Amino acid sequence: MSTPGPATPRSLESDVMSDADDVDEDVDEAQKEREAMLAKEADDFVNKFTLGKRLQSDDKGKELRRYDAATGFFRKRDYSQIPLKPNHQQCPLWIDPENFTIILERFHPAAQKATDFLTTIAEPRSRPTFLHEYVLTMHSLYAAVSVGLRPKDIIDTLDRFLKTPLPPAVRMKIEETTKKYGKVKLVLKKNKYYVESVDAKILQILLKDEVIGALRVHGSDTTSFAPTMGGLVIPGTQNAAGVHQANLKQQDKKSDEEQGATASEGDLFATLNEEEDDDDKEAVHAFEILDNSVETVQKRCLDIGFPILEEYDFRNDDVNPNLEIDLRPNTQIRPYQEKSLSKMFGNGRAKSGIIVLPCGAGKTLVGITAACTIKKGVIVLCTSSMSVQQWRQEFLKWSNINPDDIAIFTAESKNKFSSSTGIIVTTYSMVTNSRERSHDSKKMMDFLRGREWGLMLLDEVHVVPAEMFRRVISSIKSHSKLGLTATLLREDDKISDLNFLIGPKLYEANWMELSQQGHIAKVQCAEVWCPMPTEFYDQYLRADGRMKRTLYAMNPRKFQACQYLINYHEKRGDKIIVFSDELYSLKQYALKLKKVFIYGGTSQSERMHVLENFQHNPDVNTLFLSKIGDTSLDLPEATCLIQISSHFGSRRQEAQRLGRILRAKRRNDEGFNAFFYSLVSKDTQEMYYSSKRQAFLVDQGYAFKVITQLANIEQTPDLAFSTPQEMRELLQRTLVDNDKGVEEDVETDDLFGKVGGGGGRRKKGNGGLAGVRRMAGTLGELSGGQDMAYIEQNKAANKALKKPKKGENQSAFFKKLQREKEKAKQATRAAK
Ligand SMILES: Nc1ncnc2c1ncn2[C@@H]1O[C@H](COP(=O)(O)OP(=O)(O)OP(=O)(O)O)[C@@H](O)[C@H]1O
Repeated sequence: MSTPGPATPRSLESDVMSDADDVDEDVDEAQKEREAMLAKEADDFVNKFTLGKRLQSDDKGKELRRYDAATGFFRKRDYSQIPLKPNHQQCPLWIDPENFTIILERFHPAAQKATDFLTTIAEPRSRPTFLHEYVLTMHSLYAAVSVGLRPKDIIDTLDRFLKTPLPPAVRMKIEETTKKYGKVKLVLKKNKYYVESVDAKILQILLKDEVIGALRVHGSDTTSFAPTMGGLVIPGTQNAAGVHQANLKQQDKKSDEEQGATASEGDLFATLNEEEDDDDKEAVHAFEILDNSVETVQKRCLDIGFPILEEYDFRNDDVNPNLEIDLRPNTQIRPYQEKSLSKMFGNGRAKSGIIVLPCGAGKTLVGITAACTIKKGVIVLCTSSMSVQQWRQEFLKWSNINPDDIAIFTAESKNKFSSSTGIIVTTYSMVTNSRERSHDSKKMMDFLRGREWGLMLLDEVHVVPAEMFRRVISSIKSHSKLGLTATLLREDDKISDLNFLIGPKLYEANWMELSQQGHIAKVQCAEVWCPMPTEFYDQYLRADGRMKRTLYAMNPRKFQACQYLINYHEKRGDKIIVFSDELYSLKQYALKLKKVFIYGGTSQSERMHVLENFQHNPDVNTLFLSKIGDTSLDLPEATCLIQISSHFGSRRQEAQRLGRILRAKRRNDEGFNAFFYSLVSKDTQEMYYSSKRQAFLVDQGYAFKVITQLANIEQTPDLAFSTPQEMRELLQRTLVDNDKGVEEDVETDDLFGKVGGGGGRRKKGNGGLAGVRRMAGTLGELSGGQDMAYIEQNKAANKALKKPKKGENQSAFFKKLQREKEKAKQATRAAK
């Protein structure tokens, strides 16, 4: 009889074999039972640690050997069964074969070369300090092909950089995608849209498709010859688009050899611009589609596996007149601006798409350089009439455009350019406005609709509703579109619509790299944890959702932290913006600390006055702002930002707010840092929202330090709510004031139609319509008592500012705004 063996299926099996001769029925039964028990244990193990499905097998003993104690941590993403290459230590990349995610070891000696390669073939997802995450997408692979890489080059190089053999699924994805992508193009010819391809068979497939076939304009089929492409030099650079990347790679190859890394990609870029030498012209077949069917055709093509591309061969466009425009001779675009543009012009044509650069990194100059490269008619769409003016000024500043060739179309101005072609700068709302138009507006719209534009520049694409883009794109025809934005983030998932409407993301800058190079400010981010006094916390636990938010914003320890930080940074010479989405606390903080503030209800003249003081008055260094500061105000520069209450988990809002301090001029001072603080009430929902909000910035490489104790806070002069009695009073007042609901802020701006309270730079979803103000009576304003004292102080802080006499001491910016405002008033009076 054998003694029971160790609890593994393998030893159990050998025990059974060795005693085979003595087997009787009882023993057999016992063994079966034991086997069944072990099988169950195995099942449990698999289910517990690996989600089961993928790992179950009839031969459980065999399967189990593939899992170990760490399996559970990796769950579905356990690829430990993929063998490592013998030289894996010299390779910096890992790959997930199921979702095509690539992980780069940033600390690896070959990391820089791998980064250059990855930015060419993949999209960045997350770039913290040590590990970067990229993903292979259809668009990113096509972008790689369009700068001259062959699928084989991509596969071979990726294979060489990987620590494991290239998984077959990845190889297939690259081959399949690059085979189909870019084969079908959408082109605009003589104001008509054509679907074109060099492969007649593909066109046949499309024509047989029930959706696309029905949208074809009959009798419109054409065959022509594709013009050859030559090296294109982007103004402000010395290199032909794409070639710069090739040079980069050649340099890398050198350093590669020096470092002795095995992954040499010498042959990788040898094929760049190879097509230029090819004199054989290919026949291009095309059929026309209905104007209003562009989006449907694009969507359908994607569904049936032939993603459609928009490319403009502007250098061979003899139909549209050329625009006299070039960058001024002393203008030099920065390396990242050049990189982004080489993605757009990689193959000598203009690809439509979106360029993502952080605030203050110079998106305007990127747009202007694109216009100077294409040199055809340009239409620029902005979110407000203020930015229309700014865009025109920037065009005049950076390029040699004749001022008569750049006109603006706003409510106040409806000029056209004098030559046969030119630039029109306007707002989204001007071209999408469906209300009754004035005679001049109608004429202007006919003018815009009646021509083909070489380039459409779309500013701030992340805030404009997809529906608005649809209307713009269906009414104005342009050969290429370039969207500009700081963050391609939308909490509503509408961002994928932009792929159809504008084009794929062409380039996304690395924020950390830009700040290390001094193009944007270095920012220290911190989350300050503020414990809640017991009474506050008790109330918090009992309160409903809305009141909870008010309570964690009004937490007296948060108040003290805010006071402490303001003191500290004012002494340091910073300009501080304090953001609060919670209107009640915004007012209470500002009033108690005697600081100026702006919210939706602040009149336009008061806003201007406060902003001007914040910018120029050395005694006004702190400004409290409601969420209208995110979208509806063109804020002066600040160097410190404090958030006391923020809107749930919005990553975009967080990124946008950080953007406010990235422009800080002092960034070039030795060791200068800008500061971004989020004050969070401990053990409340706010902590969850806060970490959610930080996700985007963390992906950009920002590290949030957690501060649990502010040194010597108790020594702050006149520290607010420093006694338990004062804290209790604050709680009582907060409860009474908000007993009947809380006041919500009003947001106003240009995008959704009528401007309500104030001139806006940008606009956001709800609440903006016709300046409707949602208000659930504020008891604080009615009840008097202690609260009235604050109201008095409040008025004092904003009103204490010395009002300049008309025209006195005003910056050009405010003078311009003032002029605009007066013009608007006159226009309204005239209309009446
Ligand atoms: N290549 C360059 N050379 C010199 N200055 C530059 C260059 N590119 C941008 N700048 C300057 O950087 C500043 C920021 O540029 P810009 O206003 O275009 O940034 P932005 O990305 O549009 O910011 P925001 O998103 O906040 O509007 C401007 O003062 C601009 O003149």
